[in-house]
Amino acid sequence: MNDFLKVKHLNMKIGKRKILKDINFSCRKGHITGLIGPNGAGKTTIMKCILGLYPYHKASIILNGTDIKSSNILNVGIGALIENPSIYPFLTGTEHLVMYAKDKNCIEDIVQALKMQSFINKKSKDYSLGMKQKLGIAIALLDNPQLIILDEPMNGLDPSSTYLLRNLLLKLAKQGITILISSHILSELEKIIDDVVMINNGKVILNVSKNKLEQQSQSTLFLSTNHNDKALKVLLEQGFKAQESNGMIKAFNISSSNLNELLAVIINNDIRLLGLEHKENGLEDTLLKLIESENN
Ligand SMILES: Nc1ncnc2c1ncn2[C@@H]1O[C@H](COP(=O)(O)OP(=O)(O)OP(=O)(O)O)[C@@H](O)[C@H]1O
Repeated sequence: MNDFLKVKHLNMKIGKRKILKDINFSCRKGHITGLIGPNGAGKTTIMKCILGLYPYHKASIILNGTDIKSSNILNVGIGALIENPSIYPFLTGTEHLVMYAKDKNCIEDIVQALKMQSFINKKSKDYSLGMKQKLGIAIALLDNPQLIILDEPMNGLDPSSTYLLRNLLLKLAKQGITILISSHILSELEKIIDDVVMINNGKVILNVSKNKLEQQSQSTLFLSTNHNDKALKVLLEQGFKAQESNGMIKAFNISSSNLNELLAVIINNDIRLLGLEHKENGLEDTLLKLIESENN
């Protein structure tokens, strides 16, 4: 597997408090990794350590095969937006981009891609939250970075800008750019990420591809049969979690591995299936359950 970024044994203390506890994860080249977790979990701190904004000592942060140290971070082609973008109120958007860009030729494409033409030449003191956020994202995309780190980039973006950003990130990933992104909007993140790294209380509790997570995710099955009482009885006898609900049988925690088994129980007991509805739990549900179970 072609890992573009590897974080190994990252520990970090602020004062006496351990903020990060042996963080290990990788980001595949040309893939989008979602860094997720509850408030205060340590996501921003991880991003700041990768960027050399917080010191780390024994950890290895390996970018494209080379261990980067905080000191040479500026030379390794990372674009980032962490927390609120640093914006100077009396400069226009264009002046910011010119100031930050080494290669001025890339500016126009980025402005167009993020549809910033209508405000890019106005002073940023007059920008809305979403306009400032777009400018911050634009700054992160300057100079064709090979790794893009975005901390809550959807903050303040309206639905059409969110859509624009989503498609832009997917396009960049297709071009081979590696992206690490955090967001609390899991339903939005779900649409773009390939891999999930979940942080809770300064530790990695999950590092898996989205496909694998989807396979593991459980769902609820609604069954309508010619003999609901009998169906419920045999399902419960066979250890399924089920209950009667509005004239249907509601079976919980159904995954690809036990779905066939459930159907076999119904059929082998001479019960006729009249209707079947499968309600998938989305990534959001699966992850929320995971955090809940970690915290209990
Ligand atoms: N400069 C600091 N001084 C003291 N504590 C800090 C500092 N920066 C972060 N922390 C603490 O480190 C922990 C992790 O914070 P971090 O900002 O990385 O979390 P997060 O996962 O990004 O949260 P959120 O989703 O709310 O942005 C928190 O408990 C926070 O209080």
